[in-house]
Amino acid sequence: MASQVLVAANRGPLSYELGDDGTLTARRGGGGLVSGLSAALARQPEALWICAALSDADREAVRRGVSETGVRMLDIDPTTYDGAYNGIANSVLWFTHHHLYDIPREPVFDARFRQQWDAYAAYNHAFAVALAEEAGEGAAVLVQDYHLALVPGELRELRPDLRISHFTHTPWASPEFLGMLPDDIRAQLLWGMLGADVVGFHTWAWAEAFVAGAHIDDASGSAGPAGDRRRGVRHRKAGADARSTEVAVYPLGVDEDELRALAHRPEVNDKLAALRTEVGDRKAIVRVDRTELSKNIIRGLLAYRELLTAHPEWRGRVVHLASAYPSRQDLEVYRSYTQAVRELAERINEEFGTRDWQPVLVSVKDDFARSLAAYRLADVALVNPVRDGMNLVAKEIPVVSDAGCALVLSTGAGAYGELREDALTVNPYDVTATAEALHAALSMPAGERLERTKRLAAAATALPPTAWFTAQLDALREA
Ligand SMILES: O=P(O)(O)OC[C@H]1O[C@@H](O)[C@H](O)[C@@H](O)[C@@H]1O
Repeated sequence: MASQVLVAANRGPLSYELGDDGTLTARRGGGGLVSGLSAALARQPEALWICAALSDADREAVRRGVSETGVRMLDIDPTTYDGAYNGIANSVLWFTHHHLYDIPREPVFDARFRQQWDAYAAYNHAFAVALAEEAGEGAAVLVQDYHLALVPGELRELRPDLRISHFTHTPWASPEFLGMLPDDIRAQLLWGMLGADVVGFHTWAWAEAFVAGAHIDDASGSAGPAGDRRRGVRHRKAGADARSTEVAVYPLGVDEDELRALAHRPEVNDKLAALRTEVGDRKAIVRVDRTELSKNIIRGLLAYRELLTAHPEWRGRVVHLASAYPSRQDLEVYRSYTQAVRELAERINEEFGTRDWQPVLVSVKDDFARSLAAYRLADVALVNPVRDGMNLVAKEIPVVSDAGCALVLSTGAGAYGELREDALTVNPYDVTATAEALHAALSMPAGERLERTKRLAAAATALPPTAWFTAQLDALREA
């Protein structure tokens, strides 16, 4: 049956596991994008989510015709998928949008890159074709993230009747970084996105970067007042009529009731009791990230080391709980970053640790229950990405904190726009300023900490996933 609401994202709401006896079991997929969208789509029972088969078990499920209602997985051949996901999405677009290049050596756009780009185009094409097949007349199609930047343009050609949006969960590159991409590739990327009726971002900083970048390729941004929720970009592609695309901002927030319920499950209570035993009566500085270069974990650890050096009164009185769970380990740059995080934590422990005090406790497992327990316990949360689409950890911690938590937040997080007044804000590259902010956060009087936490929680819950999704659907229907 044709669908009226469709979502397209690389990751789906579930993935499969293949048992030794050959049976396939569906498991809920991971990650912030998936949790936000799953919560929102639970209220849209008719919606269809199109995603890629990510593993051999997923591909096996597609081949056997095993599927769940509301989900269609695309079996993309592994070489094409690798070029699109590891090659272009994670090694080129992720690095461009997060400004992560090591400029003397990277980026290098050579023949291998061109092959990967072809794979990326083929992967986007598979999504566009599947969406065109599944969408009912005039349906709303909500395409997610940098993996699928070419889909809106291609889908519009296939099905001009559809209403199409694209939402970017990452930052958008500044025109300087976008300008590093080869001209023809940059044009394909922008024209792909401009095929949408509405292009959405978490914060105006990224939306403005998009509008500024769109000028490069003959599309002009007609900017409204800065506080506007939406702006238009008018554009004309050679041989086509002029169209306009709305650029809009939807800052994803947290569902308070759901998160609190999750954070008070017996499993989390048990983990909290165990953490309390480990931390004792010391203060806890908590961070939770994927081991991802943009999260800036190394400079966070350096700041903690500087705190212990510049303010020795904290030695033995504070513990840094860092959950840094592995991510994208197929890529060497991620493996070596994970290793560097472990090594620096060990060095800090060797340098400052005593018989009864381990300064840093690193957990490299993806253990959401433990992260929630750490959220509840935290006296200080450290969220210092160099550049981050939103960063939901900065929003989740104030919502579940048991006794109030001071937030050290970098200007690079999308959440900075909404949380800056009650956070202690830092330049993510400034290790000394981060160390001083940690000191100020640890020293904050309990009453002030609690008041700030309440205001942070109110800002964090302003646009929970369901409202976030519905607002986009409404905008699309009006567009
Ligand atoms: O590569 P993965 O593990 O699927 O992660 C992708 C997701 O990673 C998240 O951190 C980003 O916020 C999303 O924008 C992105 O889609």
